[in-house]
Amino acid sequence: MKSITLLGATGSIGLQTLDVIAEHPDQFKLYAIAFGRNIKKAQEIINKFNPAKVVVLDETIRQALQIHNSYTTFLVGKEALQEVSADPNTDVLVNAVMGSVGLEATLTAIEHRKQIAIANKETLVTAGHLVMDAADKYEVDLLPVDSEHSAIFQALNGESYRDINKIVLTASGGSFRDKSREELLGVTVADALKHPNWSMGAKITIDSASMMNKGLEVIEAHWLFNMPYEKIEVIQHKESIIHSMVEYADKSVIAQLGTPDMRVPIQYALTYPQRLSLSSSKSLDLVEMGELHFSKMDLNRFPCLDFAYQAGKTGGSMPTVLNAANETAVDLFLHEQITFLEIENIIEHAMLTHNNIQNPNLETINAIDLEIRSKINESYR
Ligand SMILES: NC(=O)C1=CN([C@@H]2O[C@H](COP(=O)(O)OP(=O)(O)OC[C@H]3O[C@@H](n4cnc5c(N)ncnc54)[C@H](OP(=O)(O)O)[C@@H]3O)[C@@H](O)[C@H]2O)C=CC1
Ligand SMILES: CC(=O)[C@@H](O)[C@H](O)COP(=O)(O)O
Ligand SMILES: [Mn+2]
Repeated sequence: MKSITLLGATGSIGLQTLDVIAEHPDQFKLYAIAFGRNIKKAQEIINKFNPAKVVVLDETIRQALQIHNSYTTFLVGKEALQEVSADPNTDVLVNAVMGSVGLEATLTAIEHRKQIAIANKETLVTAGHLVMDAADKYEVDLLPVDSEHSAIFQALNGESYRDINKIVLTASGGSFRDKSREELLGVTVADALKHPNWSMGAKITIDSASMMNKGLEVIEAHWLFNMPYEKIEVIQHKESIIHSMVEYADKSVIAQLGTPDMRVPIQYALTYPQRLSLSSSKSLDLVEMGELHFSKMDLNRFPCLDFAYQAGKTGGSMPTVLNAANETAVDLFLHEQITFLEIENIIEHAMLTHNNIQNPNLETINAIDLEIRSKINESYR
């Protein structure tokens, strides 16, 4: 029986993780949760799963929750994310919060040698070198939840990294894949939130539309699989059936396929190296699908992908700038304070005006993250 601490329990990945836990009550027990502001959903989760620990952002949220048992303990504030991650009763940390706020929890879980299922890609983008150094030092595996990275992880099983020609990440193209850049001028938040294949949280759905999601995933793949950027390719695949693939030295390509269902990679990260049944997930029927489509990525159409390659290759503090600028710009767009195309302008400007710092430590990363967010918010809010 694995005891699970779930950060971001009320979100898209969080709720699907709870589906997996509920399907296998003999394998998993929900030990602790953390969430943000969705009190209604959190209350439902607490009523159903009775976690021993609940992390809340502040006292107001704690008071709004009704607990009818004597053993649930509340922890308050950002530091509590680290406290539950280090808790001796946590076997597995599922990090499914949105944004770089998840960084310290990941680092703490590594230092306490927890099994880590990582959905929170911003952690690896903003401080991949710190996370991977810590994972090496404490000999901890980071088990990817992101569908593409889970696919690569499965395709790499047991092979030597030396024998790999390249990793190929697939991109659906997002909600605006059939629009020209001119047609992007008038798009709305509601339009951007209509992803063709996946039902996900708002921020990642906007990232998919701008292609920044794939950019973040390129950096995530670089760190998780120790792969140079030159060996990471992105192609468009509009059905999201091939979740990603690896080409080996002999040109053999191993891909992982399946219907778009995040419960599959979530469960694999929880059960690795075993597999369990997942009755709620649908079988892939390729005959019914008939066709799969692929095309080349156009970096002029999707400049955010180009920005991410540039930030990744530059290294140092540039990926932190990319991530902080993107998180802030997407939030402004979601609040209808900027247009969709301004997301790109804000990121490009933040990168062009940044004096890069090599090998930044955690303090420097946090300071740069804060500075970038403040500057953008001062200009646009
Ligand atoms: N959704 C998906 O299919 C996929 C997501 N990912 C990655 O997984 C992560 C989560 O994505 P997704 O589930 O879509 O996002 P959601 O926006 O749906 O959920 C985010 C979760 O984080 C919580 N949260 C936000 N801020 C804090 C905070 N300061 N402290 C504690 N909890 C907080 C939210 O709480 P609340 O809602 O209560 O405010 C919510 O539970 C992201 O990094 C994303 O890129 C990767 C692959 C696929
Ligand atoms: C489900 C998942 O892993 C998302 O990151 C997904 O990849 C988004 O789709 P696109 O970024 O390919 O549109
Ligand atoms: Mn993905």
